[in-house]
Amino acid sequence: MEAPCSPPTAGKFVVVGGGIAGVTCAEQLAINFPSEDILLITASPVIKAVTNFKQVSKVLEEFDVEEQPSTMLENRFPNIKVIESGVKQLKSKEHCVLTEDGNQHIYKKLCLCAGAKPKLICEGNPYVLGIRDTDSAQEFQKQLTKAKRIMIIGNGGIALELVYEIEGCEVIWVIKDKAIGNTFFDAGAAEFLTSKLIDEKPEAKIAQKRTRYTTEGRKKETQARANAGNVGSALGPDWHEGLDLKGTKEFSHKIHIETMCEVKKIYLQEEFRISEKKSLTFPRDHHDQSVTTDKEIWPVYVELTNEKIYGCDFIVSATGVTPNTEPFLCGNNFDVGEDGGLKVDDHMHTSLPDIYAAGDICTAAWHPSPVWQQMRLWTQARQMGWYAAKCMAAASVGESIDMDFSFELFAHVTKFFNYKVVLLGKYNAQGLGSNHELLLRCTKGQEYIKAVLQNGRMMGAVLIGETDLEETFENLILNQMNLSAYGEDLLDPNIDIEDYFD
Ligand SMILES: Cc1cc2nc3c(=O)[nH]c(=O)nc-3n(C[C@H](O)[C@H](O)[C@H](O)COP(=O)(O)OP(=O)(O)OC[C@H]3O[C@@H](n4cnc5c(N)ncnc54)[C@H](O)[C@@H]3O)c2cc1C
Ligand SMILES: NC(=O)C1=CN([C@@H]2O[C@H](COP(=O)(O)OP(=O)(O)OC[C@H]3O[C@@H](n4cnc5c(N)ncnc54)[C@H](O)[C@@H]3O)[C@@H](O)[C@H]2O)C=CC1
Repeated sequence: MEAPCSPPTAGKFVVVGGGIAGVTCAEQLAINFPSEDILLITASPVIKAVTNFKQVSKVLEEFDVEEQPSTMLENRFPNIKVIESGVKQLKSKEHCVLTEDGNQHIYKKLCLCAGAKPKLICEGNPYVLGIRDTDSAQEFQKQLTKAKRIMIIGNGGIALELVYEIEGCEVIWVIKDKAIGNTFFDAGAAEFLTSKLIDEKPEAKIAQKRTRYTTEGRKKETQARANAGNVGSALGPDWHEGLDLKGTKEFSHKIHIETMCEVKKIYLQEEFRISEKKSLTFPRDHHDQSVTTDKEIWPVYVELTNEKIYGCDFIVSATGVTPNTEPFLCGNNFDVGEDGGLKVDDHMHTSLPDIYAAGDICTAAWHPSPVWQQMRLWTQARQMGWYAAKCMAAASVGESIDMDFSFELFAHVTKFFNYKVVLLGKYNAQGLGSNHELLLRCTKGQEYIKAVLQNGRMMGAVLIGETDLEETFENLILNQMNLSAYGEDLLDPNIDIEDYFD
C-alpha cells in the first residue's frame, strides 16, 4: 500500500515528460518563476532541447533538436530539478504523482507531456517494428543490415521518409490509399514525388546535420527504461541522417507499392509452411532483375486484403501514434478524445483541476481557427509546451491570457524526398467539402505548388521545392484578402506575386 499523499499546500509546478513539449514547458515556467523550483519528471535521462530556434515568418519556425543529458538542462536553469523516473500513477484529487522510484510529488499545477507511442498493427509480434525513439531507430537499423526484403505498412511521415532513405533492400510498401503520403499530400503532389522515387537514385547522404545525439548517459537510460518500461522521447527532423539505412545488397531504391489494401494476416515461417499457401516474388519491371528468388524462405509472411502474400525479413508498422495516457487514467476522470489523447481547452487545461497537457499526449478540444488543425508534430509540441507554461503561470496569479498566435494558422516545414516541403492551413482542403478550388503549378523535378481557395480566399497551400512563396502565402491566408480578381495570375511564374501584394 502506498502512503497517502499530503494535501496540496506546498506543491510545486510539476511537468511530466522530457520531450520537446515537457522541456519547453519547464523552461518557460523556470523563466516566469525564477525563485521557484520547477520539477521535471521524465522516464529517460536524456531530454530534448530546442536549439537555434528561428522564426522564419509570422508562424513558420525552424529549429534544431538536441538530445542532452538532463544535467545540461539543470545547469542552464538552476531552478529546474529533473527526476529521472517514470510516473506510475496520478492521484488528481490529492494533487500528487507517484514515480517508479517509490517517491511521491505534490503539485500545485501539473503539465502532462508524456508524448505518444507507435500504434502497431500487431502488438507483440517480434517481426513487427515501430520507430519512435533513438533505441527503436537503432534496433530497426540493426535488423535492416541483415535484411533482403522488408515490408512497410502506413502512408504517413515515417513511411515517406523510410522508403526514400532505405537502400540495398527490397521494400514492399503497403498503403490503404490510392496515392502515397496521404497525411501530407493529395494525388497530384504524390505523383510529383513518386517520379523522384522511381527515376532517381537517392542523393549522397549529408553528414548528420540537425539532430545531434549525445551519448553521455545512455547506459543509465537503458537501465531506467528497463525499470520503468517507458519509451524515450520521439525522434524528429532528420532523425535518419545519423543512421545508415542499408540492407544486405548493393542497390538503391527497389520499391514495390501495393495500394488500397491492408494487412489481413501475418504468418510466422512454420505457420505459413503448414498453411500451404503460396507467396509472390518481388514484382520486377522490364529493366530490373529481382535479387530474391522464388525459393526464398522468409521468417514472416504477410497476407494482404487484396489476397496477395509476400514473405519478408520483418515489417515496419508506421501506422500512427497513440497518446501515452495509461499511467494517468486510472482513478482519474479525464475527458479523452477519440484519438485517445487528453482533451485540452484553449488554455491547454484538461478536464481536471490544475492539470494541463501539451504535445503528442493531448487532443486539442477547443474551437480552432478555420485554418489550424492539430497534427502530432515537433513544432506543435514546442508551441503547446510554451503556451501551456504561459497559461499555468497566468492562472497561478489569477489571470488569463489570450491564445497564442501560433494557433492561428497551421504551418509545417519539413523535407520529403530531399525536397523542402511547406504546408500551410487547410493544405489538403481538409473539412472544406466540395466548395473550394485548387490552383496548381508544377515543374517536374523542381517544384509543386498548390493553393486551396474558398470563396476567393486562400485557405491553405502546399509548397514543394524552393518556391520562396511561403511568406506571401502565409500572409494571404492570414489576411483572408479576396483574390478572385487575380485568378490564375496568382501562380503565374512570370508575375512576381510578392511585389503584387506588398
Ligand atoms: C521517426 C519520427 C520522425 C519524426 N519526424 C518529425 C519531423 O520531421 N517533424 C516534426 O514536426 N515532427 C516529427 N515527428 C513527431 C515529433 O517527434 C513529435 O510530435 C514530438 O516529438 C512530440 O513531442 P512530445 O514532447 O509531445 O513527446 P515525446 O517526444 O514523445 O516525449 C515524451 C516524454 O515523456 C516521457 N514519458 C513517457 N511516459 C512517461 C511517464 N509515465 N513518466 C514520465 N515520463 C514519461 C518520455 O520518456 C519522453 O521524455 C517525428 C516522430 C517520429 C517518431
Ligand atoms: N517530416 C515530418 O513531418 C514527419 C512527421 N512524423 C510524425 O511522427 C508521427 C508518427 O509517424 P507515422 O507513424 O508515419 O504516423 P502518421 O500519422 O503520419 O501516418 C500514419 C499512416 O498509417 C496509416 N494507417 C493507420 N492505420 C493503418 C493500418 N491499420 N493499416 C495500414 N495503414 C494504416 C494511415 O492511413 C497513415 O497513412 C506522426 O505524428 C507524424 O506526423 C513522422 C515522420 C516525419
